[in-house]
Amino acid sequence: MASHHSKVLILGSGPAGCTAAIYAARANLSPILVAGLQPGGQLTITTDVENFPGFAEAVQGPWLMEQMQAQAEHVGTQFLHDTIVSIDLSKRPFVAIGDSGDTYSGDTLIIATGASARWLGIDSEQKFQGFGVSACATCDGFFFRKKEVAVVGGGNSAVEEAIYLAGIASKVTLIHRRDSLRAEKIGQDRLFSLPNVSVLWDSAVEEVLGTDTPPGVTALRIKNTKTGTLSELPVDGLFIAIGHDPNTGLFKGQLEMDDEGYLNTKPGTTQTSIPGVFAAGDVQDKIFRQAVTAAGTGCMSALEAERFLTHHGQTATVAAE
Ligand SMILES: Cc1cc2nc3c(=O)[nH]c(=O)nc-3n(C[C@H](O)[C@H](O)[C@H](O)COP(=O)(O)OP(=O)(O)OC[C@H]3O[C@@H](n4cnc5c(N)ncnc54)[C@H](O)[C@@H]3O)c2cc1C
Repeated sequence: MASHHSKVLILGSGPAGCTAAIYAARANLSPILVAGLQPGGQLTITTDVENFPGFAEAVQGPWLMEQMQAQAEHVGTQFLHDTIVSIDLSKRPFVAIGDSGDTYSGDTLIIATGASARWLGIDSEQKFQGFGVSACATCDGFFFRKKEVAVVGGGNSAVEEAIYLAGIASKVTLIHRRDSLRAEKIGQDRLFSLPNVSVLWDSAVEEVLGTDTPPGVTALRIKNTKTGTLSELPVDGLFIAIGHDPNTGLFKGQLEMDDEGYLNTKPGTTQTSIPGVFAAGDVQDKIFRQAVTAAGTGCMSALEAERFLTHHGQTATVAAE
């Protein structure tokens, strides 16, 4: 089993981790980045990305992430393919153990393990991911201008996604398993006032139907959760809005989190509750959840790690501030 040590240890290879790596490497800190089970992060499961600045034409999510990784490696990041299974943040250097049995230690730690969108878990949903099925209206809504879409969910995020999509799509159908929404009343009122929104109550998506070649999604097979009756709803797109899970299980009991498990950071910084441990990207952001905001906080975390090392040195144990 190998041991790896670096001044800046980065967990996660999405836009936050890659950007942190680019900045740390260019500050001569020779970062090590552990990529995790999803090298490249969430953007590798989408197709067109049209809102990451710098590209006049849409780029493909997996391609964008390959470029970020190549850029980080080019300036001096060591990318390692492993997944962290345990971590000790009680003293510096922080020590993590990988699934491979390798040990990774860091004088500072940047956590960029992201969040995972919850999916319904049906095969056809996976088949059409990026081809009409999405978990992000802000990201993909634009591709459904003047088209008909459905949103699955009953909480605040489902209502927000449906309202957002109603401004773009010609028709939005919100599909919910029960006969009332969990979302706040004010959001519900706004939603129900929109002329191009309707709600399918007591309904669940049983299958996503479509074509192997474009256009992709063409309809949904819907099951009534009370009567079991099946019906078909013609749509061009399906947005799953049943929540996200931040990838923070490793840090439970060690770092402060909110009640949904997102890491707490000091406002305006990426500092967590332990000095020298920083958090960037979706793992600490349940509001914006965008590649560009993840990259932005990734940049902040590397600059803060660099400053921390300047003030606290590389391996001495530091008392909590
Ligand atoms: C379908 C879809 C389409 C999207 N489209 C867009 C878009 O068009 N534009 C846009 O701006 N945003 C889009 N987003 C949102 C965007 O992908 C995220 O906001 C962004 O990827 C968050 O970056 P991140 O670096 O914080 O985390 P993530 O991208 O979630 O990456 C997390 C990383 O952490 C790693 N990891 C997790 N656990 C461990 C562990 N234990 N050990 C080591 N590594 C670990 C994973 O392997 C992964 O590499 C989309 C999201 C989805 C789901």
